[in-house]
Amino acid sequence: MLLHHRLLPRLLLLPSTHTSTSTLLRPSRLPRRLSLSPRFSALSHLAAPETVDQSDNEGATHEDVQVKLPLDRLFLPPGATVDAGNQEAVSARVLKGSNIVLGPYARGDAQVVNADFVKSSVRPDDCPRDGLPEFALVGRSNVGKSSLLNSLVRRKRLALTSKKPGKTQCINHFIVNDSWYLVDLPGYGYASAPQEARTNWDEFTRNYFLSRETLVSVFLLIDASIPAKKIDLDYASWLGQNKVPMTLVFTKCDKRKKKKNGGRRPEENVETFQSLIREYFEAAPPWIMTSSVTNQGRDEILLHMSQLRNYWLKH
Ligand SMILES: Nc1nc2c(ncn2[C@@H]2O[C@H](COP(=O)(O)OP(=O)(O)OP(=O)(O)O)[C@@H](O)[C@H]2O)c(=O)[nH]1
Ligand SMILES: [Mg+2]
Repeated sequence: MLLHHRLLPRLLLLPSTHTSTSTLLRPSRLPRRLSLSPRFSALSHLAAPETVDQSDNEGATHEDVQVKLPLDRLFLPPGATVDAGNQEAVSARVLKGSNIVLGPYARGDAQVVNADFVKSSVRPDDCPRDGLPEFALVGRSNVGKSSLLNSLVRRKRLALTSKKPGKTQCINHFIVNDSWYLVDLPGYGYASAPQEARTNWDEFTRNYFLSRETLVSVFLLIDASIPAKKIDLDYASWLGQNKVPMTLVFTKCDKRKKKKNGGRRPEENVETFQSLIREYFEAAPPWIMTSSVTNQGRDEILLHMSQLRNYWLKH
């Protein structure tokens, strides 16, 4: 089927010359080179080897956002420009706890005024057909997809959450401000199933990614309280191979009990995941750190979604 994804990330698989331990996590079914989107490759000249200190951001209060990001690791949304000579201006436009630059398509429509459950579907054909743009939340079971959705719309139980993995089992559409959808998906990697069964992601979810023309971007959730998992890298690679636009959302950034997460802080896990994922992408996919407990990242995700949506609607 011909795809109409309009926000393809710049993707390029690097030659597999790396010999670090990270190659243990290298997904096995990757093509040598993924196609470039003309729109995004047009922005590639903006990358420059300077650094950005996010702690300069207006309103940046969280200690964990004080990371230095080279400009070539920033996600530049369509229409955004970066003046490498003006670090302060760039810094002010990087969303807190992320690599996402705020661009001209962010237009003050990021607030959630109302949100409602619409329907559950088990086949892409059953999903709403009104042509409104949508964002899908996907990730391992229990990573916090439903919790993030509730945090974004400021409702405690709009999407049902559970300590027990496997709570969400269908494609659930929630309409926001009567104009766009958040989609809560079932988790992958659940159960004590053997490795092969775990990487065989639910057929209907994959069909949904490949056939849903109104899907603006997938938000792939990664648990930042535990070390990087191969299944998450595989999933990101699968989305990349299939040219499905994605944003990496690191969840549970409030969890810092060292014993439980193997002694590593969320920031360290996030950094490791990013360095692993960079081996497969020419340009860093957009990423953001969040917590549904403290609502860290909530407003930033909504701004990011707003600029993606506005661009999608105009093209
Ligand atoms: N500390 C902390 N716990 C979280 C966070 N987000 C989710 N949780 C907890 O993680 C558990 C799973 O959350 P869900 O939102 O149901 O996860 P899910 O990804 O929708 O799970 P499935 O639908 O089963 O795939 C719940 O006990 C949540 O309270 C977070 O940001 N911080
Ligand atoms: Mg769920």
